[in-house]
Amino acid sequence: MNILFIGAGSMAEALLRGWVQQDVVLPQNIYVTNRSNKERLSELQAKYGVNIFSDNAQFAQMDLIVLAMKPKDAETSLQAIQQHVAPHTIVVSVLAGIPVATIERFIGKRSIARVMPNTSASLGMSASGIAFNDAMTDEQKSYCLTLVAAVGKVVEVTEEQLHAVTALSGSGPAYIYYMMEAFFHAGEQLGLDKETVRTLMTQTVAGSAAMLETLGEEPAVLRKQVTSPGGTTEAGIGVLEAHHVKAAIEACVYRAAARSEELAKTTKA
Ligand SMILES: NC(=O)C1=CN([C@@H]2O[C@H](COP(=O)(O)OP(=O)(O)OC[C@H]3O[C@@H](n4cnc5c(N)ncnc54)[C@H](OP(=O)(O)O)[C@@H]3O)[C@@H](O)[C@H]2O)C=CC1
Ligand SMILES: O=C(O)[C@@H]1CCC=N1
Repeated sequence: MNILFIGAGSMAEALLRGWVQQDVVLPQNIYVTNRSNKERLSELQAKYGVNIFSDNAQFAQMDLIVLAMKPKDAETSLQAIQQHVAPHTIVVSVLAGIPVATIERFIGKRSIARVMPNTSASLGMSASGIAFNDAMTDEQKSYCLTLVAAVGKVVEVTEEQLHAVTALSGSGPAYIYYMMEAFFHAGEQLGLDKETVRTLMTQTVAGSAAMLETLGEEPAVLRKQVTSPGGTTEAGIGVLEAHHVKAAIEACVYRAAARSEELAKTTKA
């Protein structure tokens, strides 16, 4: 299978790195192209051994195309490729918000999957959602699932549910890093050196995630096990409650989902 990435930014690199490192796709079967930054294409070629896509005639040999440009650039890009994409080519879009209907409007009814991965795909740790259009055969679905499962966990959802997936796990790493920025700063303010804080907090997040996954408990139950009456955790959580942090986090996710819906509306047929 030859796979072409249209868009060669951070998400394209996360996926192709995952596929190459997990031996799911050979680098010689991967092609990359973008709008104008040729240095970036050479960088990916040097790092992973992938090919730089050079000529529209090569579209005929592509079995699968990954749309990996920003949503705002999707229409221009789809317009540019619509005459060239072969009828047999599967299209996998990782674009936030852009509906299957918009993609079909440009390049016709064909097998299309929408995937919402996250950047942890580069370590094989993505949490991804996938939705298929009704042109997808079982064999094509199974191939797409294999690709996405190679870079982490994947759940099949409806296209409508992708807004929620985007707001939760697509954007999710940024929320965790945002909190880590505060933990790192606070740790240093309290007199620990940067590396010590990094060791403590990355393990704390990894350990908490592992507890949730392994024990299958509700987060509130695990939180209570940490919180001794009259102790340090209770004191700290009291500050979060006073600042309505839980409500702020929920509002953050709702706003991200609404933004995904806005992106969908801007390109609707
Ligand atoms: N980053 C993330 O965490 C996630 C991102 N996504 C989705 O992935 C997509 C890409 O995001 P990300 O990798 O962060 O974006 P980047 O900005 O890192 O990369 C965008 C890429 O698209 C290329 N591009 C822009 N216009 C065109 C065009 N007309 N034709 C071909 N290529 C074009 C750019 O090329 P050039 O540099 O030459 O302009 C660049 O290589 C987005 O749609 C986003 O919604 C999904 C899940 C997570
Ligand atoms: O911020 C964005 O729009 C993309 C989609 C999910 C993560 N990054």
